[in-house]
Amino acid sequence: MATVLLTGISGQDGSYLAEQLRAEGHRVVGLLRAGRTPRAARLPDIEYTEWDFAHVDALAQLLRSVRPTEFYNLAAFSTGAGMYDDPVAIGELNGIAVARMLQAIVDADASIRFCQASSSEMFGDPAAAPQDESTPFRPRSPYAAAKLFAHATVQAFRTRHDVFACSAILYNHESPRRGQAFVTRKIADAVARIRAGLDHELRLGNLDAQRDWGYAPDYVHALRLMLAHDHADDYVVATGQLHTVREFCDLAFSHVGLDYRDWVKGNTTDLREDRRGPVVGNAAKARRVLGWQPSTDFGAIVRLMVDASIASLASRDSMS
Ligand SMILES: C[C@H]1O[C@H](OP(=O)(O)OP(=O)(O)OC[C@H]2O[C@@H](n3cnc4c(=O)[nH]c(N)nc43)[C@H](O)[C@@H]2O)[C@@H](O)[C@@H](O)C1=O
Repeated sequence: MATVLLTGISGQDGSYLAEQLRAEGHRVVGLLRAGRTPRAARLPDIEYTEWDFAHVDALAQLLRSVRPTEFYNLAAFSTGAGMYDDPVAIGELNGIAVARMLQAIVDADASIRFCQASSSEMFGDPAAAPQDESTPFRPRSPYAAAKLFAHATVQAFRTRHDVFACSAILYNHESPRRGQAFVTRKIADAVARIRAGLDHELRLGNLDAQRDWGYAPDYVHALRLMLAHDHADDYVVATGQLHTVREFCDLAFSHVGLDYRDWVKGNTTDLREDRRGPVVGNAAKARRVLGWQPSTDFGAIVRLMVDASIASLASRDSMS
């Protein structure tokens, strides 16, 4: 049994990772920002501990007492539309805090393996498509700049301090646990409500925006393979397939026998500046070196998200 420490345990990725680890009998410790309480726990047998993210010494002390062998940093400040909001907090939590985590590992126990959830947002308006581990980064938002600081700091600690530190360049990854601000969950929930007669339209921004959408549990599995490998390295985790928001709508509505054109309306408040080259990943290295492969394709993700939204609406109705 290993002891695994993770941040972001209340989020989509953290909850899947915790579940996978617990299913294998590992001890899971969720690291929370001091003063935060965990959202409704999905698993009863997870321990929680607090860290004031401003102090390296406190985290080093915590590492000495918890004694993890692996440490995943999945916490990130992002609200969907919020990659430009509050640049100072974004820089602090998504960037500087990662340097503190790595320094604490060096101070407490340099054998702890570390995995950072990086983001395809670091490519910004990409220099090439598809992107791989050698594509230059051109961050366009405070969110992307902070993620790039963390990514480069992981590489620096790997070379300078010989820490087993990895970084996963994650493209969009979805599931029924995706936050409601993100477009896939927003569409799935709307389909469920429209089908039930509770809503009569769905207002969206740019329907022609494209994303490389994968399945969150597959991406969490890639993180685990990275820490289980002999060598620490960075990997693009992506499907290599681009789809538009319009295609997502089309599949989601047709899954329940509706035509999205009857229900989806424009919404200028969610119309984000999205004029850039295709952000689509080449995960050949993860496939070749880690043996990683996605289990669930785009169509299946859309269907399972719509089914989950329908089931969740039905269970809320039966409780009220
Ligand atoms: C890799 C990256 O992935 C995620 O960020 P995101 O791609 O911004 O995610 P999203 O689901 O908010 O937007 C996807 C696309 O959909 C368009 N879109 C149209 N209409 C609406 C709309 O109504 N709402 C939203 N939210 N988006 C809309 C929107 O303009 C964009 O082009 C985060 O995990 C982030 O942390 C991260 O690292």
